[in-house]
Amino acid sequence: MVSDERCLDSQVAFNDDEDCVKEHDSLAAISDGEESVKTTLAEEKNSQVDFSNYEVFSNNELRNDCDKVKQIINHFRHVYNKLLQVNSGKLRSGLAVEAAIILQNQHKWIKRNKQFGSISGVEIGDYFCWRAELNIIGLHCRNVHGIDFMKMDGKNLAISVVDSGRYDNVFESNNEEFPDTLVYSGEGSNPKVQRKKSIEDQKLRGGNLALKNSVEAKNPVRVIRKIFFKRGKVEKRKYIYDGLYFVDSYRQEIASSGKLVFKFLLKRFPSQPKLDWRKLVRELDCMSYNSEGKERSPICVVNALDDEKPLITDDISQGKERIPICAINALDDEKLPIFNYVTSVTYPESYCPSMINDGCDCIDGCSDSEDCPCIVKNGGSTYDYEERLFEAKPLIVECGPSCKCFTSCLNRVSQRGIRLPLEVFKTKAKGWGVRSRSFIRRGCFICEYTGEILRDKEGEKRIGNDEYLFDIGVSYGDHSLGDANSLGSFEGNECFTIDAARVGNVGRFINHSCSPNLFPQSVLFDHDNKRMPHIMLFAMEDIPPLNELTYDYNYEKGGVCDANGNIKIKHCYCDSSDCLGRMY
Ligand SMILES: C[S@@+](CC[C@H](N)C(=O)[O-])C[C@H]1O[C@@H](n2cnc3c(N)ncnc32)[C@H](O)[C@@H]1O
Repeated sequence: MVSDERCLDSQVAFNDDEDCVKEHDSLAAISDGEESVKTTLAEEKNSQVDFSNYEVFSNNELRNDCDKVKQIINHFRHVYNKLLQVNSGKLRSGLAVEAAIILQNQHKWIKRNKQFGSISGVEIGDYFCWRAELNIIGLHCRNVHGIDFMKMDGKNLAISVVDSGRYDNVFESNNEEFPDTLVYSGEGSNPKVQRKKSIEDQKLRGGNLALKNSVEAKNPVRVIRKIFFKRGKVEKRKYIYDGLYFVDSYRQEIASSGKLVFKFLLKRFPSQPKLDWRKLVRELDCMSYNSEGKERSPICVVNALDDEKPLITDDISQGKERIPICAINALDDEKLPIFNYVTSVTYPESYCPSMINDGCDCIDGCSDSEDCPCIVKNGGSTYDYEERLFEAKPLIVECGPSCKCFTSCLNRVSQRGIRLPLEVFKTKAKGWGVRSRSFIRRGCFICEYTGEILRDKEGEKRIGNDEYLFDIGVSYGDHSLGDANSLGSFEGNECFTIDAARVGNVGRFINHSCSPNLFPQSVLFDHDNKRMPHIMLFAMEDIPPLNELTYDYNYEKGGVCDANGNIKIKHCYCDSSDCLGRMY
């Protein structure tokens, strides 16, 4: 068991819940660097959740190391989310640690011998939400300490360091955007975490000695950086794998505490992919970047398997969405229907939507609602700093291609695409449905309803085959955040329908409920035709992880007819207390 003191004495990294996993089959959750809460494996066995039937790996063979890392991380996230669920969605210090221990008991940690250099399956720019994840996959094997090392020819050499933001470590660069040196403080004697203890000079032992030995050896040292970024008023943190460094030199200096500390100068090996940190911090939410700073699927993809039944596919979008969307079937052997996945609507033949001409030229991220003409069209700001819709409106105009603002501006939330870890799953009575692996806050964007936009007449021809039709321009009930009236009267009489039967996205799987938790919002950004706005789905309320996502299809009872004009009846199985038992 590692003592509290040792925890505080080292380059301790804290994850989002301010917790860390301790070595030797035990764990401690440390809050605020002062108190330690100890949980043992025995206590874990008394956990309220039964994970015994839970099996993350499908029968499919793991394709490669990257898949293996993803699977482990997904499994960890899934267990974490389950723990979150039993805690009613309330984040509690120590949940990530509990999840890591559960995986450890299931022998699901990736077993690797400690090693120098990069870790197979982990790429530069991969990010991790929890310190425990680094441990589970063997990227940094010490649970508490910032410096990990192994013996080589009788000497301990450093193999990885974590910069957790608790020491005065400094990344430096000639080019601010691409830091390539790290001045890393030695372990111990940190007044930031050792408030109650008298501070001493740092000792040349443990991690400090290993880093010193690495000066001569010039061996590769993995560097993991914890970055802090703000979304609105909320501070978030993630661990990013920054690549391989070597220890160039070290010195001792007197710290502000008056005590001697070690400073190790680490230099990044050249010819590794560089990370655009500014961009990463700006845009990091549920994506990561590859070497060129381009978007790519984050390593922390979600392919939840909450039963022993296998994953059907780990990404129904086949890479078209910025975050993979998996499909699972825990009920039977049915496979997903075949359709062509598209991330945006297709317009009727020979129809060319005209662009919005009067875009904005804001340079402040469209944060000044009085100055941005697009925001003025909406009667004021539409989204808050956490990108959540304030209230439903008849129509929202987002900034678009004719605007000069950045694509990261505040008024472009829904066009940026899916950012939540959605999954398609087989429901008991309604075919396929959609849910999210993470907690969704009220007002969050979920996804667009994409498909073929059909003219009225074409839509009518598809009667009898209308499972995936969505009529644009009608009022979708009053289940909204605010005042969602009808979309108003549009010029011309022609109406349009989106058909997601042949082409569509994850939105086509979202079922109806008489007590929905989502609502459709009309949005314009790339053209100005109010009769065919984009249909964007938003959360009407806070939604705990794994709750099915639904919206009100808003059918008129008795208003749907078959090809012969006979009224059709469709039973509703939404199970809500408001349900009339009939969709139409
Ligand atoms: C847009 S699709 C939704 C995805 C669909 N469940 C699937 O498996 O592809 C609409 C169809 O799903 C089914 N559905 C959706 N909500 C339902 C509900 N509350 N009760 C019964 N069936 C529902 C109906 O068959 C409906 O025509």
